[in-house]
Amino acid sequence: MSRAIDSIFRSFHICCRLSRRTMTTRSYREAIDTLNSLQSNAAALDLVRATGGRSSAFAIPEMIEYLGIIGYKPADLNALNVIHITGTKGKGSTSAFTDSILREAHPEWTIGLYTSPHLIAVRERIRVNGKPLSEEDFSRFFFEVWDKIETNKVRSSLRLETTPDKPGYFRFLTLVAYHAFLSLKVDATILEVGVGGAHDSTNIVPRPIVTGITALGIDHVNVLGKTLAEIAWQKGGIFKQGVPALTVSQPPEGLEVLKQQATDLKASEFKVVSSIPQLSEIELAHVLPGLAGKHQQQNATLAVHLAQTFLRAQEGSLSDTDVLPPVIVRGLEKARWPGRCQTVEDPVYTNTTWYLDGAHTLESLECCVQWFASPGVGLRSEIGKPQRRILIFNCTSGRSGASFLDAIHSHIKSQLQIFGSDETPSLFFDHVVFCTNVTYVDGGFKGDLTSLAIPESDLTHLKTQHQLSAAWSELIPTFPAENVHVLPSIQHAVNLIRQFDKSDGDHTAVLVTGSLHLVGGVIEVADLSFSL
Ligand SMILES: Nc1ncnc2c1ncn2[C@@H]1O[C@H](COP(=O)(O)OP(=O)(O)OP(=O)(O)O)[C@@H](O)[C@H]1O
Repeated sequence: MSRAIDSIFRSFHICCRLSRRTMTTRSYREAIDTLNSLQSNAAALDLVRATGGRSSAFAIPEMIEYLGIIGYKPADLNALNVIHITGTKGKGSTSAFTDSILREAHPEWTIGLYTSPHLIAVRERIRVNGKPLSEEDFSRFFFEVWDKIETNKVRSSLRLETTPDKPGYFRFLTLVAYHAFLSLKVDATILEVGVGGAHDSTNIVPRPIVTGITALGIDHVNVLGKTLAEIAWQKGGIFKQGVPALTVSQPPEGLEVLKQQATDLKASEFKVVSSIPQLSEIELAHVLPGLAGKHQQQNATLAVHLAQTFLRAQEGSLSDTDVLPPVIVRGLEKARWPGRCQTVEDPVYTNTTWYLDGAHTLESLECCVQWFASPGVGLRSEIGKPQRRILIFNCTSGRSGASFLDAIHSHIKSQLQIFGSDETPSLFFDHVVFCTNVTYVDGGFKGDLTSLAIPESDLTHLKTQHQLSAAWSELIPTFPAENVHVLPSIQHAVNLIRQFDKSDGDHTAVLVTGSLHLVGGVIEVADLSFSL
């Protein structure tokens, strides 16, 4: 008997030791698997749709409740000194510019940057002084938040019955970011909204230092509304009492609503920024090598104003009429935002140049084509002449692929006209490839992605990809059918490009667009991560 008790005790101690060990050494992989077990972003957005927007009303109270569970009050977040940024397009780039300017202005500061989505690894979303959290730090902060939420199952009635017990993917990461930045006592935080603004998990900071809204456009219509005015209302929901509200030139119906939101929410000022004092458009174009594309001028302009407003509020040392400090120019020059209008020379297959842009709305596809189909980039010209052009495309979240392809084609026509090219627009691309976002030939996924993000019908039947192929053939009936490729994975697509590279000495320009996950997958499979 006593031996039996002894053995039970021994096993009990071993279990305790093991569980203590798992507690302390939980890995990044475990953090990612745990994170991926949460409600996906797509499912969270579906819930908003399914409840006709009713769940949105609970979003902020629920988020505040979770914040309480992990040990913070909303007022604690004021210590993060937040620059809060939303918009339909350019949020990420504007955040990257702002971060870079502040780092130049104050190299001694600790600066947090929270953005989404990621290209390769989730921890890219939470950066400190420009660098993603290390795997170790990420898992530590992750499990500190996780354990508190796991052990506190009490939930208030401020929720729908259909809301899962734990925060979903984006909410959870936002909590981890808050916790990481507060623990690291950052001096400034650039906080990019996930979707919309009013009901977004980032919108619980009572008093940011400044708020900014980038270009408005039509996206996430099922969640944010179908008109620009409705979307603008959601975005303007990040304005706060006593806090400056900045934006860029917008279509009148969007601008009116933003102005009204600034008044209703008692912002201290509402300013539309269109230029940088003392820096002409031409000069600005010269200081933007890090982020290509004309649209980046607008993002850079907003970023400069956000940074100046922030610095003025923090140290009262700058004013709008100050000569543009060289630190700001350096900040703009050094800013990097991979996967957006980014050119990468393949380091091994030297006849291939990759043009990576995760554009996934009509407006951003226009910017993407304006960038790609221009001399010196993907347009045939005296300099840097591609002999072959290939489009790799996929689109997700039910976004209308046919209209995207139509937009690409019509912007190419306009670009060729603008540059007086005699090329035939319908033959601009020599090949088009439609592939899923599955990373590898064997059906596996790159580090932090899961199959959850991909519709079952695409995994089994390549449904979207066949639809895209049909849409392309309908759009350009003369396009050679044998040059339209429907492929099950990104690796299949990369392998195809490599066959071209090896088959003749011709230079190939590959435009990868339509989905940021697709771009991330190409960076992973083609081994371009040096460019991140
Ligand atoms: N000011 C802008 N106007 C129109 N399109 C833009 C603008 N800025 C960026 N884009 C386009 O949007 C793409 C994504 O840029 P960025 O990451 O800065 O925006 P975002 O708002 O964070 O978008 P996402 O929702 O894709 O993360 C770019 O590659 C570019 O094609």
